[in-house]
Formats: sequence, C-alpha cells, structure tokens
Amino acid sequence: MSSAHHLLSSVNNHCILDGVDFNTTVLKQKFTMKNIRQFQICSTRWRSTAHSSVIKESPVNVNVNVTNEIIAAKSYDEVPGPTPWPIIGNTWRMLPVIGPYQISDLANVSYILYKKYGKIAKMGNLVGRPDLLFVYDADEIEKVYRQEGDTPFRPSMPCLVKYKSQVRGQFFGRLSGVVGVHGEPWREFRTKVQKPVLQPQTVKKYIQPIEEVSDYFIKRMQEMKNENSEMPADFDNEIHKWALECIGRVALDARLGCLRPDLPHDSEPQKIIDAAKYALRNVALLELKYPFWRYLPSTLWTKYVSNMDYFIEICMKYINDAMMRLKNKSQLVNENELSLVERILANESDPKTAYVLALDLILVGIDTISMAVCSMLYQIATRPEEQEKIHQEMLNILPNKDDKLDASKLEKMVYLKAFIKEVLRMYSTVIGNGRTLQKDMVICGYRIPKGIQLVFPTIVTGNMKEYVTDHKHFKPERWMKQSSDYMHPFASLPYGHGPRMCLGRRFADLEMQVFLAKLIRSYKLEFLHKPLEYKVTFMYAPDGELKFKMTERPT
Ligand code: HEM
Repeated sequence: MSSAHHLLSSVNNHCILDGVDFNTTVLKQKFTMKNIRQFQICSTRWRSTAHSSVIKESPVNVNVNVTNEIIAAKSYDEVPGPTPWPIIGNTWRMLPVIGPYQISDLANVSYILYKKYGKIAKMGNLVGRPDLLFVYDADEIEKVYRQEGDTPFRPSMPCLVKYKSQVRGQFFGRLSGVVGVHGEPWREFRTKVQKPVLQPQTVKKYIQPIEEVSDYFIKRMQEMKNENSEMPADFDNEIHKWALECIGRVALDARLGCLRPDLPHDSEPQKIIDAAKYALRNVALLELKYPFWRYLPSTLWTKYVSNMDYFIEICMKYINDAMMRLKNKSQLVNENELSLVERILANESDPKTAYVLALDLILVGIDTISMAVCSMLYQIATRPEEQEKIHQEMLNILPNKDDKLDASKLEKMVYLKAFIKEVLRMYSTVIGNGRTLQKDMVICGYRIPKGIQLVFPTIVTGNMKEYVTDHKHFKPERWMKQSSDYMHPFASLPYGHGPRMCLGRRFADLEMQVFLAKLIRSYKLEFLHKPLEYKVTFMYAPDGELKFKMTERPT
C-alpha cells in the first residue's frame, strides 16, 4: 500500500478546524488535526524565512491562509502524470524493449513530463518504491528546501542503504557515513566531518597538491596525443584517473600513482575506478528498471553487492596504509597545518570516521567530477569565443607559463568560474536532486502526503524561461557581479541545497578550476568530430569518444 493510501485510510472521519468542517465533499482526502498542525508549523517557518522581507503576517493570518490553502488544495490523486497499468503500475515504462523511457534518456524524460503535465507530474505505482513526484516550480522547490529541517532525506540509492545497513551492517555499524544513510546516524556523521571538509582554509591547503596532480596530468595529455594531436578514444578514463589521484590526495593524504603511463588495465587504481563507476551507474537500473531485488536477490543485485565488497576491500588497503603513515609521522604540528585526514583523526577518538569518510568521498567523488570535467572540456572545445576569454583571463593571472597558483589568483578567475556555473546550469552533471517528504505539504496546489519522493529536475528548471533571462543562450556573464540578468536562486542548484548539500563541492570546484585554468592557460582545445549528444549514465555528460585536439599556445 502506498503512503498516500496509508494516509487516507488512517485519518479521522470527522474533524473541525477554524470552523471548517473537514468531513465535506470539498476535501476528498482528509487531514488529521495533527497533520494540519504539522503543516501550519512548516508553512509558518518557510514563510518567515523565504519571504520575510515581503510577507509580514501575524500567526493568526498565517493559520487562516494555511487552512484556506489546505481547503483550496486539490487531492494528491489529482496530480497529473502517466497512467499506471494494473499490477506493474508505471515500472513497465522503464523496462527493456517495451518501455518508452530509457535510463540514458532520463533528462529528456524530465522534459517530456514537464511539457506534457506542467509544473508538477506524478510517476505513480512504481514497483517497490513510493511515487516519484517531479516538481518544476522553483518557488515550490525553495519552499520544500527551506523547511526540510535538520535531517533531510535524499531518497537516492536505496540499494546502498540496504548494503550499508543490512548486508554489511556489522562493518558500518552506527558510523556509516553520509551517502545512503539517513536520520540521526547521517546527522551525527555529517556533523563530525562537515567543518573540516567544507572549511575554506582546509580546502585552500589543497590548491598546491591539486595543481601538482593537474600539471602532471597535462604533461601526460601531451604524451597521449596521436599523430593528429588528438586525445585517445578512451580519454574519459584518463580523466577518471586524474580524479582518483586528486581524491587520493584529499581523502588519503597520498599520491596513488594513477597517472603512471605504464599503469596496467588490471591495476588497483583502475579497479577502484571501475568499481566506483559500477556502483553509481547501476543505481538507476536497480531503482527504476529492475527494482525486483527488493524481493528476490537478482543477478544485478548480487553483482552490485560483490562489486561494493570489492570496492571496500581495495580502498581499505589504501586507507590502512594512509593511517599507518599518519601514525608514524612524528609529532603533529599546529592545527592549521593538518591535512583533512589528520584533522579528523585529531578530533575523533574513533579512526573509523576517517575510514568511512574516505570510502564515501572515493565512491561518489570520482565519476561525478570526471563527468563534469568531460562536459566542461567539451563545452570549451566547441565554444572558441568563450575559450579565448578564459585564455585571456589566465594570461593576466598567470603571465608566465610556469607561474604557480594560490588562493588570491583563484579568486581573480571570475570568468572561468562563471563559465563552470553556466555549463552546470545548461548541462547539469547531476540532472536533479530529491527529497522524501517528511511531513504533509501543499505543493503546486496539491496536498502531498508524507513519504512521497520529490524530484527537483535542475536540468529543466535551470533552463526555464521564467527563471532565467535569455535562458537558451550560453552566457557565463550572467553569473558575474555586473550582470543584470535574472536567475531564480533555486532554479539551478547543481550541488543541491541545505544541510545535505554536496559535501565535496568545494573540492569539486577547486579541482575543476585548477585543471581548466592550467590547461587553457597554455593549450588550445578543439573538437573536430560530429557533435556529441548528452546522455545520462548516472551523470549527464557528452556521450562518445572525447578525442580533443590539443595544441600548445605560443606563450
Ligand atoms: C561537479 C561535480 C559534483 C556534482 C555536480 C555533485 C553534486 C551533488 C549533489 C546534487 C548532491 C546531493 C546534494 C543534496 O542532497 O542536496 C551531492 C552529494 C554529495 N556529494 Fe557531490 N557532486 C560533485 C562532486 C563531488 C565530489 C568531488 C565529492 C567528493 C570529494 C562529492 C561528495 C558528495 C557527498 C559525500 C555527497 C553526500 C552528502 C550527504 O548526503 O550528506 N561530490 N553531490
């Protein structure tokens, strides 16, 4: 039984609030007094934070408005969306051959649902999971985010939830990290690691190490060129190696050697990359296409579990080495000089916190950043005008080829940063975010019950006319201070929002800025092949061989 049905069957038959009889035909779906109070509290909260400068209402007025809003709201059953079939509901739409929706096409599916049904669309009756509710209204997205509380529930990756909490529950215990973890265990862990991971001064310490890795990778790119000065067909895998090398520096205090030219295909770093990719890229398949693992251990599920076991086994070797090295290090110096791992070890009695954090960062930090970089490079290579602007900016900031980066130089890279934001707006690497509603709410005029999974398709909202001036134009300048273009603050959120926002975002930004700055400072990039289409794997990125032509610039 879905949560919606559960709600319907568990409410009182008759209640009166503010003189309104709820046992009327106006409200087909009834709310209990408790539901309404919860609703009033959350509604008051978002009004006071989101629009405090505009709406000044007394609590009494708010209550009246809220009650009116509930009365006026349409029932959940009326939310438009594709009609489910008996028994298999809407899951068939994702099935191979007969289903019209392919995982690789999920970004288009998001657009199609919006075009067909408007600002809210329900994909109901999915096997083994709550309904998916797509919300395309940036004001409503803002409303949900602003009242999500201390323990937001991001519904992605239930397969990882099962893996961490049941299959390997003994290994993870209460310290199970942030990815695929919910409620208090998530909040406790996030509180432990949030400060060191996101503190600007910790991140600044990695400018030089990330620059070292990136310089070495750019040198390797020179060696990889073929007779046409083009990158190899599997260049995206080389980018994954760079990404793992960067994460290794951050989460393990180590150079893993992923960029060695003689790195064998069955090397441990390559196996980590393959295992992390497998873990992320099969989430959508397990969730939407083959959700039957919830009831029977399917082949895909068994493979997923053994892949995760393998991923943890190899990573643990590297993490153990890192811990040994740190233990043997003579007297730790003052706090400002500590690396991220050292900082966590210094503050936490249980070293497992550093282990589990490293596992999470490696798991989600390789494919995300790699696919984002693939997308950035493709956009740079196919937009010569913008590339020239980045190059000129870099010449000003790094006049000599061998100049080194620092925080103040990075600060000056306003055009490059705006370019990155614009790519993420138009081609958001993570196509959407989500939240499981933890209390009933009115969204887009419908009463939405607790438990429903909301999807915020940033790939659509970031490209909507009413939220973005000149929405069809690729225009990095819109992100610069002097721009007067309008952008709804909740339309383009590539890293999510609120207390659960991307934990690696500062490192992701740093890695992209450093690598692109150094590359475009000294090289011209072109893509002289048929234009590529964007597809969703788990990430949204150009689909095809990234055979960029790389030419050294004269200065
Ligand atoms: C451009 C690259 C990236 C994008 C677009 C991205 C995007 C996201 C998004 C949308 C979320 C969900 C946020 C929310 O629920 O509000 C997320 C979560 C997360 N990201 Fe990233 N990410 C990127 C790179 C990274 C990197 C490099 C790392 C690790 C170093 C990382 C680590 C994480 C972690 C650990 C979470 C889970 C946070 C939590 O649930 O508490 N991400 N990311």
